[in-house]
Amino acid sequence: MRSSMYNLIRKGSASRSSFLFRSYSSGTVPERKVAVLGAAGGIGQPLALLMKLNPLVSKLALYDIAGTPGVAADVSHINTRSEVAGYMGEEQLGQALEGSDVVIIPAGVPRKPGMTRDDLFNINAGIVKSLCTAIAKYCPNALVNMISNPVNSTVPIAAEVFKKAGTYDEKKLFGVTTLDVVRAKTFYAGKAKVPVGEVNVPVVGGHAGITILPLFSQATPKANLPDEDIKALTKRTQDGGTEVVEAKAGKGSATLSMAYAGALFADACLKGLNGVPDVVECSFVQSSITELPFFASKVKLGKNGVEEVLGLGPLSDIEKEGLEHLIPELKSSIEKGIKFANQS
Ligand SMILES: NC(=O)C1=CN([C@@H]2O[C@H](COP(=O)(O)OP(=O)(O)OC[C@H]3O[C@@H](n4cnc5c(N)ncnc54)[C@H](O)[C@@H]3O)[C@@H](O)[C@H]2O)C=CC1
Ligand SMILES: O=C([O-])CC(=O)C(=O)O
Repeated sequence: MRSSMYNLIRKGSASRSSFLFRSYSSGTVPERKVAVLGAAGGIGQPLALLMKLNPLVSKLALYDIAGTPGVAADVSHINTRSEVAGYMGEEQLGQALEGSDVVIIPAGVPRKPGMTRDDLFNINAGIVKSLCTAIAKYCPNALVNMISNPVNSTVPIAAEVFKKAGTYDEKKLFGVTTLDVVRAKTFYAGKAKVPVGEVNVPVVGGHAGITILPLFSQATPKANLPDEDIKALTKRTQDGGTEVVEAKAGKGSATLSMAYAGALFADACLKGLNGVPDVVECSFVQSSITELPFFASKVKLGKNGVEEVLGLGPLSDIEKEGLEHLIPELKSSIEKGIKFANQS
């Protein structure tokens, strides 16, 4: 039975996005409950759709402060494995969370043109704190996938909330930086003229401006691009969120590409929980690979969440410089989150 599950999942993971088309036979795949908090939002709705299409999910809980009955009714008609339930308002949050294996958090306000992600701190920090307080109470063993910005601060806030509640497990808390990887792959493939489906690019650091550090020197397939192209690709990856915010002209930030990225990362978490070997994704996690307590890098996912935080690998001179520059900014965003969680 085990090997049939691995074969099934491996077959399905031949292409990174193929969970959409992966077939399954119930009884061979473990039961897994996924909760999406902020499920009626710009990211939440397409993410709910993509998680409904994922055959590794058996229960899908859609929570928001408003609008979830409609989203849940709509998504629930899709003829895939998971049972869908909508939960609305704080009094239903506990029910939404109970029994969850993975909790994905895209709750909170998005940027408008001219704002930085840090400008979202005042509103989103409080939202994340109250949601994580509930997670500590109702599903302390769940893997938490934090999407809400500023990720560089919201992940440390979550860690502090869990520490206070006595439930913190550093292996189970993830800042979702997959969209940076998705962008780096797309932009690199375009410049290097290689098939995008074959591209791999690690992205390390954090998830805001210069703290996003794509390691194009480790990109595959190799293309030997000149430094000026690498610098332009790095800048475009760092400014990818702003590119979308400006194009949406006041109507929010990336939602569709983020839902895709969030669904990929949650799928990787579920595969890890199910014992699929060698699942590796970049994520912003508790880390000792730099002097900072949290850092995004390649992470091996396993049955308990993080199995191993992988090192940075060899860096080019451009990347070494980028790393040096990002440390102070990332440090101050992490400290801001920790301070907020312990003050309020
Ligand atoms: N990590 C990443 O790469 C990315 C992160 N984001 C971030 O994701 C967040 C959400 O973005 P969008 O979906 O575009 O915003 P949105 O405004 O469309 O949706 C947010 C949803 O959160 C809900 N919400 C607010 N307070 C809540 C609470 N206490 N409990 C549950 N739900 C609550 C709202 O009702 C709304 O439905 C933003 O902070 C944005 O900056 C966006 C793109 C990429
Ligand atoms: O830029 C934003 O505000 C949303 C985000 O994090 C991204 O698209 O990477």
